[in-house]
Amino acid sequence: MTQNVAIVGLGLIGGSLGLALKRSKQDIHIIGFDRSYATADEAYRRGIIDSIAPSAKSACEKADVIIFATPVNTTAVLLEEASLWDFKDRVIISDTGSTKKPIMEAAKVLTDKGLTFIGGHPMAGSHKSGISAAKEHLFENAYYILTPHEGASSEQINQLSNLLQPTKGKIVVLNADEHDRMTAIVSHFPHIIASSLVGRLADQEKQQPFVKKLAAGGFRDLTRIASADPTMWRDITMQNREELLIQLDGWLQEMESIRTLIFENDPELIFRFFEDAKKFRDRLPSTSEGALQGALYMTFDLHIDIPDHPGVISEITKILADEQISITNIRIVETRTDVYGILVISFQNTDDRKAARAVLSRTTDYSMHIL
Ligand SMILES: NC(=O)C1=CN([C@@H]2O[C@H](COP(=O)(O)OP(=O)(O)OC[C@H]3O[C@@H](n4cnc5c(N)ncnc54)[C@H](O)[C@@H]3O)[C@@H](O)[C@H]2O)C=CC1
Ligand SMILES: O=C(O)C(=O)Cc1ccc(O)cc1
Repeated sequence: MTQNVAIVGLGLIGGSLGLALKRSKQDIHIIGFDRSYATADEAYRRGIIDSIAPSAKSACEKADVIIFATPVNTTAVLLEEASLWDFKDRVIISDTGSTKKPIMEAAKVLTDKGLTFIGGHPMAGSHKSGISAAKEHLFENAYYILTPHEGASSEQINQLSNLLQPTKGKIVVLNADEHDRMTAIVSHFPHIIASSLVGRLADQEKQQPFVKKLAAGGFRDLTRIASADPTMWRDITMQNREELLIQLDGWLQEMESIRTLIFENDPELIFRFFEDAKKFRDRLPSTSEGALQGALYMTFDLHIDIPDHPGVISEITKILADEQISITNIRIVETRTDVYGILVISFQNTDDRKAARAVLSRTTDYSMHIL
């Protein structure tokens, strides 16, 4: 029997979810709604959805499964409005929001009426937003967290998990409190730090106009996420305010002890500060071949040591194109000597990266690394 799935909000996450569900073996009809008609139209033209609904209400009333993929404050408002909608009896309602406690709270208007709400958060994404950035493989190898309302049965949780299988995400069930505490640590607070580092640069650029040009390498890596959508991050910050304040207090204490460390200038203690961080960082689950995506950032990079002569990049891209291996990004990160540089090629998933490594080892002498 055809399962009607409604996706409300067809941006990066709703669009990527639609693309992933399209490869499902189940018989699925995706009804999409976005407040921007141009976005819904693009989703339809790209085959991400099967039909466009005239309103969120109309999409949801026809659906067996509903996924809200709107910014979290909007999702809370829509859930409130949805208390007046006429749902199918056995509907499962979910979302993709980066926060869970306030969403579960907002969903109470529905669960109090006996409807099933299972919060969702695919923990992969990008600093890019909008349907144009949507990718079928976005959630592959990433955690996909579910926070079921206590009234949800294991059968309903399984039904949603089965539907989400084509995302190739790893489904994990957590409670909303745990979810919001952990995402504050690894995602929401780091985001605030990234934006504040950019703010510090912007402030000091007035006195040091050249400094912007020096902001390469580490600074760019550390602050990439500050280019993300401000509406989305405003909503997350407002909704996870309590956990963020706890993180901020801890950080202020940490900064105080770092201040003492620098003031006292003891080489051994300074060394230990960096050494402890390095040891812990190096032990974080890596994105290397086959391993589950442990951190939030989805990159499947292959680092290739290449000689610095014209034509090398086109030689490599040609080899990959001949094998029909798609690349998502290509850059030179560093020139270590004047003879070698490091070319970093990003792929959509581990399989493509594995295939690229295999073909390049057969056809070139360049050494390759996965960090
Ligand atoms: N961007 C990311 O990396 C990740 C985002 N999320 C969460 O997923 C949700 C969606 O995020 P993105 O897709 O990145 O945002 P986005 O900005 O790419 O897409 C949001 C879409 O919702 C639409 N929209 C806004 N208000 C609406 C309304 N009232 N009715 C219907 N459509 C409406 C917008 O037009 C837009 O197309 C957010 O809750 C976010 O916290 C979760 C994981 C990763
Ligand atoms: O840009 C990145 O890599 C991210 O940090 C993506 C991201 C943003 C929000 C989430 O809730 C989950 C993942």
